[in-house]
Amino acid sequence: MTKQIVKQASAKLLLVDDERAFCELCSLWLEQAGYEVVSCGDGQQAELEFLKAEAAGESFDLIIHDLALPPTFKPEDGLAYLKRYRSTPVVVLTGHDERSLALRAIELGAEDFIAKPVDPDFLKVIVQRTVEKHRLLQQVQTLEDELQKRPGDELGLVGVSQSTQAIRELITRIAPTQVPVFIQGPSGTGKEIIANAIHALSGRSDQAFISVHCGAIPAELLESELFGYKKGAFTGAEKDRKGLLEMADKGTLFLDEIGEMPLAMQVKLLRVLQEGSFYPVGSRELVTIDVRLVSATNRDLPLAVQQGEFRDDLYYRIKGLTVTTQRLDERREDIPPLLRSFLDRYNEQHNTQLTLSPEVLEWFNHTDWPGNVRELKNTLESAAAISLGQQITMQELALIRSDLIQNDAFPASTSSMTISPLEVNLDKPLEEQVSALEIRLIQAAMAANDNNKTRSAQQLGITRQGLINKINRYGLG
Ligand SMILES: Nc1ncnc2c1ncn2[C@@H]1O[C@H](COP(=O)(O)OP(=O)(O)OP(=O)(O)O)[C@@H](O)[C@H]1O
Repeated sequence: MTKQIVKQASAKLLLVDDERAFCELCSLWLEQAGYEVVSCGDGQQAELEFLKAEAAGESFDLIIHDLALPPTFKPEDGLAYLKRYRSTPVVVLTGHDERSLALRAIELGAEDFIAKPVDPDFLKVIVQRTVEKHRLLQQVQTLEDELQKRPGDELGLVGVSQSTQAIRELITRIAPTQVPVFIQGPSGTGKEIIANAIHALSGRSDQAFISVHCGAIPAELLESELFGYKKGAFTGAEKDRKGLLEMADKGTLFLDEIGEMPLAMQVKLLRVLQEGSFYPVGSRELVTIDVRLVSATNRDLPLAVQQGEFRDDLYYRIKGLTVTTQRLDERREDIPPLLRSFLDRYNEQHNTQLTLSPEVLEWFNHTDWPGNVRELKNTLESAAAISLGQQITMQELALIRSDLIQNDAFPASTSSMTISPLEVNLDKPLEEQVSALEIRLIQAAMAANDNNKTRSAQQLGITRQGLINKINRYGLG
């Protein structure tokens, strides 16, 4: 059965060859098959065309690239061009006796090769097959991205660990209800983000979200801050002032660090929560409020209750539904996507295009983070702020982390990178541990192969596309 060449009216090709007559002939053949062809005679011009198209949002579907190009006509120089085209597929043109050159090009990421002199039918088949394959891969990638998108992703809670995914799921379920939510977990693990997300996904999202840092307000001011006051209630009360509780009416009241609330204040808060009303300081007018309560603490509140430092009746009132966040060390697979997300945000805000060197990525993955995500984020942002080049390297980290110099904790070069022994943890689900190991193996392979995906994939025994899918899924790109 003969295979018909399907017209690909919308596919746009970039043809790079210094022989003008050859370009004209190939363009003619390809245009007859329905392709749009832009041709140019050297690598620099080709790169310019490529960037111009990208800037206009009309990127090429395929690049057909000769390797012996002016000014040097050295195939090694032609090979160097290949990596500039990122994810656009490239088919290289080679001479008949240049098999090893063709293989080298494929190792460097080229999709295929065509030997000169070019047969028009062969050219059309290769072009059609590569364009179709690339489009299919793009569709698969889009579908995978869609599948991986979960409700709550847009709420800023980044992470792929089972624990983060479970929290996202829980948030989307409890947000629309009126149940009080109690968030417990170590400092810097995203409790405030979770509180914000619950408000944003609730029916109260167009009303106020009032956040009260119970530990930050001095005990003697907490009452007037929460309940508000009447003019003349105490020295300095020069006019009536609404309290935070009243400001949160119809919206969400977030009591952060509730474990730090003084006992006397706990009694008063409990009364408000039970009755839904209170008197501002010095006032006889009852104020009625309707608030959704979300509270958070990094203390062990049941223990504080046992020790008489926190009222049990208030604890049971605020407890409602409990969300527990984990230390970052217990969910290390969240580190790469968190880094990606913070770096993207940093680049966007500062109009930069910083990347992380493989050693830096490895270091972030293996360092202890007692301050959890907050510490990780601050470290990354500080390193980014002082970096002089396009890449954050161990040099920047050594400037902001004195422990690195003392402990000689970072590898001298990528080649010295090793994978530390696998810790077997029977308390964690298999899937989570397999993901963590996969991430480490991918990072080690990429570091050992100068970030070359083809060679890394070969070393790992998977296809290049399989590797790209995993890199995207884990946010390692
Ligand atoms: N899963 C996450 N995704 C994105 N950013 C996060 C995540 N977890 C924490 N962060 C970031 O880390 C920093 C600390 O987060 P947050 O203030 O929510 O922590 P917390 O648990 O409320 O800390 P504390 O108990 O000290 O108040 C913030 O900048 C926040 O944006």
